[in-house]
Amino acid sequence: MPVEPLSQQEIENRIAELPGWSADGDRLTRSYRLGSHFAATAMVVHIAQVQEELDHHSDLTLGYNTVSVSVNTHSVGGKVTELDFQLVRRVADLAPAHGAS
Ligand SMILES: C[C@H](O)[C@H](O)[C@H]1CNC2=NC(N)=NC(=O)C2=N1
Repeated sequence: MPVEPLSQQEIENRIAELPGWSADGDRLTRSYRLGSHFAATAMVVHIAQVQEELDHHSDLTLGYNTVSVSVNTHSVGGKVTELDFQLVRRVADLAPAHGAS
């Protein structure tokens, strides 16, 4: 079944259940702070593994002790879909193990 863009209302309802995440235009975004640059690098690799598993990929920015995640669905012209929320949920679940906040 092809994935459909979510309505603005659906996006707002669902993002409200994900502390720290924002619906920024047609993207779901969050920046994390970590205890070291190496810890941030490890989190990027972990997210990359999940993205391969899901076959859904965010834009990841590795900074100094920071990781920024920004995602939408390319195949529907860069809108937010259920696939983006699935990835965001997985990132939110793995973040505590990396000491990310
Ligand atoms: C062929 C492959 O399944 C597609 O190109 C996937 C890969 N990862 C993707 N990631 C994102 N964010 N959007 C997509 O539409 C997408 N499509």
